[in-house]
Amino acid sequence: MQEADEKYTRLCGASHKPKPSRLICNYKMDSSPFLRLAPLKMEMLSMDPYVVVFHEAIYDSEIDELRRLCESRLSRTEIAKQGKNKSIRSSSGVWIFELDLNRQQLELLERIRRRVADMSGLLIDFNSQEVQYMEYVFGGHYYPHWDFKGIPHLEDRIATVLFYLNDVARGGATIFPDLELLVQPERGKVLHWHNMDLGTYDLEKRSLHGACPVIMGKKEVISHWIRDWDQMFIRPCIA
Ligand SMILES: O=C(O)CCC(=O)C(=O)O
Ligand SMILES: [Fe+2]
Repeated sequence: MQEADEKYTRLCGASHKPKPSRLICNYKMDSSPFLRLAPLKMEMLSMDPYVVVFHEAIYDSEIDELRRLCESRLSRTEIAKQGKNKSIRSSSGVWIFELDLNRQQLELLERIRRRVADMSGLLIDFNSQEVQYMEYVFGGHYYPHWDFKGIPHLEDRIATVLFYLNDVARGGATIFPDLELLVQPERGKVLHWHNMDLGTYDLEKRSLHGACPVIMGKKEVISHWIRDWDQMFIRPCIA
């Protein structure tokens, strides 16, 4: 973990320039009939492990609605301690499905659920999705961690879909220390990656990731975690 800490500091440092991906940019239109009419702009950042970015994947009106819903209900997200009292995470957040949602808000979340399914090609049950709105202000950060928690019975987070709701003036990038990847937040951009090795259904160690401290402005995101359980009927048999 110490090595990851050093990489975190280096990647988040002002001198780090992300490498051009040299992979592909294309229109994703294969995972649902709807995408044939409205393809998503996809940029591949890493094939193995799978990390991609979608551009302009959430509308301004949807962002405004989500903000209205969550902004006044934020509370400080749990801060775990690491080593010498160093906080792993400093941000505020709210679990969206713990809120009282009206019909219009449920429809918006259903629309987002469908888009997450289209982007990931994975199955998502409306009732089992975990969706958290988070806000980081000056100094807000999240040290490198895995979203996969080692929970038995197929309950784990197979993949993550992170929506960036605003541009951040300085800092706040999401980084993957083992992949030397840095993704800058941008309003409407969505970052998606796999937390599990889809061959062994175990932790994909290189999915370790974190959020650099916000230096200027604030950062608003929505994390959407996809459960292994929901893939039961599409996952290949393990011999
Ligand atoms: O805010 C970010 O860039 C990363 C968030 C994250 O890793 C998480 O919510 O699990
Ligand atoms: Fe995470």
